[in-house]
Amino acid sequence: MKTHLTCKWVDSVRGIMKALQSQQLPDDNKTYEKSNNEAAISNIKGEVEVLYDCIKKLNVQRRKLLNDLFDLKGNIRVFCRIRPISIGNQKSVEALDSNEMIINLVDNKSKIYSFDKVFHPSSSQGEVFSEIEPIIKSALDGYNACIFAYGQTGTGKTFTMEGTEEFPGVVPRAIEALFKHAADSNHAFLFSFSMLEIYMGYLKDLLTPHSQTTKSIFPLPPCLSIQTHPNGETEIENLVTIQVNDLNQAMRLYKLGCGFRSTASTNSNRTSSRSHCMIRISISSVRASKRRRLTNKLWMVDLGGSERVLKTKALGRRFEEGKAINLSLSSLGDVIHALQSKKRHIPYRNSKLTQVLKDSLGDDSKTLMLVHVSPHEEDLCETLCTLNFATRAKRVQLRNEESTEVKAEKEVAINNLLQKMNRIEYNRNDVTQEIKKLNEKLGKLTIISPPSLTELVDLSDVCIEGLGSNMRFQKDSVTSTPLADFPRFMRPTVCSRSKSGNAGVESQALKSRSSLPPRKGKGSTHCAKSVGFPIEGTSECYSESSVSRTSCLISPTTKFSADNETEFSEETSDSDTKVAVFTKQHLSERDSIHKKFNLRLSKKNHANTMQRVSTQNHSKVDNWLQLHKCASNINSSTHKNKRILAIPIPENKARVRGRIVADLHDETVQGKELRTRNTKHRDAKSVHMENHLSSELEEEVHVSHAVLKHFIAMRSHILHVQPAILMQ
Ligand SMILES: Nc1ncnc2c1ncn2[C@@H]1O[C@H](COP(=O)(O)OP(=O)(O)OP(=O)(O)O)[C@@H](O)[C@H]1O
Repeated sequence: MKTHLTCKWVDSVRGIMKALQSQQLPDDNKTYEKSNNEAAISNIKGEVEVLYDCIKKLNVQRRKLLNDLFDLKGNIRVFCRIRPISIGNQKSVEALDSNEMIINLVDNKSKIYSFDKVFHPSSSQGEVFSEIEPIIKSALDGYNACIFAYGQTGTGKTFTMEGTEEFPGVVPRAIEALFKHAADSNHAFLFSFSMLEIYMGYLKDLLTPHSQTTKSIFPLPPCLSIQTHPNGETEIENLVTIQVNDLNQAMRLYKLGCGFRSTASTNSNRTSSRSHCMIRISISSVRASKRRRLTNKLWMVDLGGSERVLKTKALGRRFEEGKAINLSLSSLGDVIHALQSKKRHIPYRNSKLTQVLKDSLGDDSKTLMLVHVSPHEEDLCETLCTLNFATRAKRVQLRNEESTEVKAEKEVAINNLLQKMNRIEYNRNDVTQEIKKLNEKLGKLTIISPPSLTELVDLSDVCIEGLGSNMRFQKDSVTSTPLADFPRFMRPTVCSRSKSGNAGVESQALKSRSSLPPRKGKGSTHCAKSVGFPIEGTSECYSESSVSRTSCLISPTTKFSADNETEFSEETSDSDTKVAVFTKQHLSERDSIHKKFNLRLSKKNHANTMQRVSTQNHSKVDNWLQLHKCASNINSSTHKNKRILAIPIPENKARVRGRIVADLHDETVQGKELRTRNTKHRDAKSVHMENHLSSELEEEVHVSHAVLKHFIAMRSHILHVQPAILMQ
């Protein structure tokens, strides 16, 4: 708007209007016509205003009814989806009707379970979503909401949440619904998208690149840490949050995130999710006087599959992953059970999963658990375990535990509410259509009397103000946690900040490494840091060193076979130090890429970089995705699970260092590129410079050797070369 509403534009539009007016109306009729139009316009404007008021009232009523409905049905709702069975298999579970399912036990015994909704094996993705949609509307009303997919591995959780191209799941449909309802609403909404996974108790941002594809232009993403804001809201420090303006943008980010998920093949599922995948949509409303909150969250979580180790026969990494998933699922069950039983203590702190969701699981939030079961007879034990979980999550009781009268009364009340809501929705649609028609009329009338310049300027102000407030929202919801806002005792310690990569450059890489002692005896810890430091003796070269340490549930002695590989970043090694040294040229190349995509990389703080990126309001999604594309296109020297070692080469001193680099990186593309580049630039001027700087070169060699020693000492196998060869 700002770009278009220039004085020149306004003048040209006015010119056109004037020309049209003089063509259409004879001079003596002009004044009469004009005053007539003005009266009609103000009439229509008045009508539109009344209709908007009407919509507002209807919205308030709808919101209240929806809330009453949730109160009646319960803020924690449990649905059950039975996955299709392969032909010829015995069924142990069957849907009786839309609320009940029967499970056939041994000796011809059976049990009937009631749920808020039961989806039989042939239920479509659309049918499932239509039951979930009210929760999406609640999220737009300002309530925090969580949708979980729970169940035994291979029962279709990912199918329900993610779906396929042909049968899109809950997440794409929910995003679509959010944008659709937001467009229908008379409020302006802002949506921000984040995606993370919890893998063996470790939080991983799914929108920042995987180290395997990171190559040289992305710094290692900083650790995510869970913080509690003084207002009680949970924040995940360093999590990338990107504003999305339409379905397409959100879907592109979602697909990007899905590509980074940790998956592996197991006995039960060829593409088993080995983590909890969490999608967060933050919703802000610009003028949200009637909303529950100014900014709220909608979480959609594809939980890792519960599994019985005896059945899956998992070993090594798979076993540990299963154990971590089961532990956190059990913590989630405890939390939901405690909430349901109105216990005073809610054990949120027992797992990362419940810590992250702390402010979105509770009385003031809407929770939906989609329990998945397999009808296969051989899965009977797991199905019973799943049903036990559901029973704890909500009083999903055996039939007859709730008296028939109570049930019938509830049903009547629910139906009444649903009918009222439908009526309101119907009226709302009518009013919206009416407004649309009036606006069209208004459009036609105003074309004859063009707005004055001052009116236009006012309009542009409104737009800019809106944009300004958007940005303010963006800042509120996106930028890093302002630590000054926290009472001192709540601020992270220097140590924890340094673990999350925010400590800056005060410490050198080695120091940093030594400041991360192995945490023996602790369950699952993971930390990483990325620091930049000048290389001794040179002023223009910087090294970026990332120190990551995992001491997860895996014992260091555990041996993993090749088929044990989970598609996960290399940070899962027990302890790893990664160093990349950049040339000035290399850095400037990288910087130019960052500049190109609006990324301002600060050596001091990588964490802030991510957030600064996310606060850029314009085409951030494009920038972000483009950067990813770029990252994967750059053919760097990274080996799988290894990081680049590119020795810095100042312009004029390239040759000597280049030789060292070449020796080190014989196989690497970067090495090759450097050599090619150096040969090309070996003109008379550079030869002269070489002679002139021979003494400095010696010094450089010395420095390079120092650097090499440093690397060798840390991890000689980074380059797949024996330390002795490196020393040579
Ligand atoms: N309702 C369904 N209709 C069609 N196919 C389904 C359905 N449910 C599951 N499947 C298929 O079953 C297979 C396993 O499903 P999926 O990967 O979603 O299971 P999961 O519960 O997410 O497993 P895990 O916990 O191991 O990740 C997939 O090939 C999926 O397409």
